[in-house]
Amino acid sequence: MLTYPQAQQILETAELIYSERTVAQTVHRMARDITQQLSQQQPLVLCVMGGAVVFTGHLLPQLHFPLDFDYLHLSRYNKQLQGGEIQWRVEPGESVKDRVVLVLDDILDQGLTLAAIRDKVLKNGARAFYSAVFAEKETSKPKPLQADFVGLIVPDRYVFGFGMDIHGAWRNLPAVYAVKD
Ligand SMILES: O=P(O)(O)OC[C@H]1O[C@H](OP(=O)(O)OP(=O)(O)O)[C@H](O)[C@@H]1O
Ligand code: HPA
Repeated sequence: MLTYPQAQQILETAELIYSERTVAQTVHRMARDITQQLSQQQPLVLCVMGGAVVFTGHLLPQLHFPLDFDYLHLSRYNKQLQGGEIQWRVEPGESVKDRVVLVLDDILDQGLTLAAIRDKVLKNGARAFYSAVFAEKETSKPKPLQADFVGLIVPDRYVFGFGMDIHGAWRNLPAVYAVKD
């Protein structure tokens, strides 16, 4: 865990890349697009814990149609800045069978996490798989999948805020920051 001064120093030296206002506008636009595409499908919406919790909390009250809600839990970064093996804590269960599933995540970086989720959801019998990511990182390497709904494009730097952590800290920030190069 970061100490209080370490967490403060990270924020003080970081660069604000998207303001709270832009974040709110982005979630609003995504809610509109998701509504257009899925409002007749009664989707099962799955929040990917823990990064997607803030995005989910802002998005769900803007989806004015019938849906069901549940969560998944897995981790690939484990509070580090580089990803490793995927560790599942809560896998998608039988509830996805025959459902249109919409997975919500905070960030699509290399795409390994979302690809692993898609594979499990489809293997467990979902009728259709959709994904919405609040942020997508511009990576040089091609990703194994594209999200159906994308919020903000972020540079190929470590970013945090609005659910995204840095060494476990600062998920609670209302805006998006990038670590200085
Ligand atoms: O596209 P990828 O390179 O696979 O990375 C994206 C994933 O990494 C983060 O999760 P993390 O493993 O940090 O767990 P967290 O949700 O608890 O932060 C983030 O929430 C995404 O789920
Ligand atoms: O840049 C990032 N920030 C926070 N969490 C992440 N998970 C993958 N990439 C990132």
